[in-house]
Amino acid sequence: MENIITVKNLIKKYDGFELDNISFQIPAGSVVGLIGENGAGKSTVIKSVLGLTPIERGEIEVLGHNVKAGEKECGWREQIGVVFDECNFPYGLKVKNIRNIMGKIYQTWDSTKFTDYINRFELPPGKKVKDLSKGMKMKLSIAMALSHDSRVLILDEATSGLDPVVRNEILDIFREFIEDGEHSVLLSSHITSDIEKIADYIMLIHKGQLLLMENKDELLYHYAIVRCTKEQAELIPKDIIVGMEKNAFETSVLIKDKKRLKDSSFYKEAEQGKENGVALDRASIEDLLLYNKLASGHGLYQD
Ligand SMILES: Nc1ncnc2c1ncn2[C@@H]1O[C@H](COP(=O)(O)OP(=O)(O)OP(=O)(O)O)[C@@H](O)[C@H]1O
Repeated sequence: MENIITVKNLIKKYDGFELDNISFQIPAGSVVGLIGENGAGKSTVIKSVLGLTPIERGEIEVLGHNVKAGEKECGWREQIGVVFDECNFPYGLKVKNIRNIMGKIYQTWDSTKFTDYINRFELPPGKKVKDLSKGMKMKLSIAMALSHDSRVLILDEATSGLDPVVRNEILDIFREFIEDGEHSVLLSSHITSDIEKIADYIMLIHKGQLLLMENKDELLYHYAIVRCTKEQAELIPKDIIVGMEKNAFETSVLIKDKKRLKDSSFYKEAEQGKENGVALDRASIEDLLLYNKLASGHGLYQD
């Protein structure tokens, strides 16, 4: 499978922060959901991929182009639709005028497609950008990103201002976008239910480190939450524990290998009734975030 984006050994430093030797690939025909708590480094990864910030070390290839920050050649960017969490259009511009301006900027600009999205998103053509609501501005940016024949869409927190109905519609548009196996989407979001719904791969960043880049279905198949007592939690094989939360009544443990748990003598004894009250629940993408955070707090980090 062709990779649309390849990142090798990326190191990017700010004062007090470092993207720590990150490597990943985004295959054609996939949606990658980028998650991580505030300040984890998601936007820094995206800016590095787009060549918008200089990096200390590493190789970045987008659609076969070797990305260098500050380079003059920027034709490759035509094939990327980018949406950040703020709208960068001149505020005095009317929605309908954007159609003509973009035609001068992008060789591949498709006015008809743009008009279709404007209608589909119910954006008022005669309104100025400054008079649009936050959600409308986001919809406008997304319409624009989808209207210049891009092969990859990169969205940084772009859907957060949208209501659930519109978000759902936009997620459907993203799936249509990648359907032919030639296009990809990289989507960073704190709305983990959206990521769970749409992503083929989950990329989890924590304090500048890439903790996970895995197929979502496999991840959700292998991961689980064990609910048990704190004594029972001690019997779970240590190397499958991702994170743990204890309270007075119960201990919850996120594990990354359901099969190993089920093969363990502890779980077999629980199933035979020799141990009490062990429940196995489905893990969600939100659990991955929360328990990795707990793991970091308790020094329980797994590789
Ligand atoms: N231009 C900059 N100058 C200095 N530090 C920066 C700059 N941009 C980002 N940082 C720092 O890099 C770290 C990662 O920030 P980044 O914006 O990539 O995180 P994020 O995961 O996108 O967070 P959020 O979810 O809050 O948007 C933070 O500590 C931030 O303060």
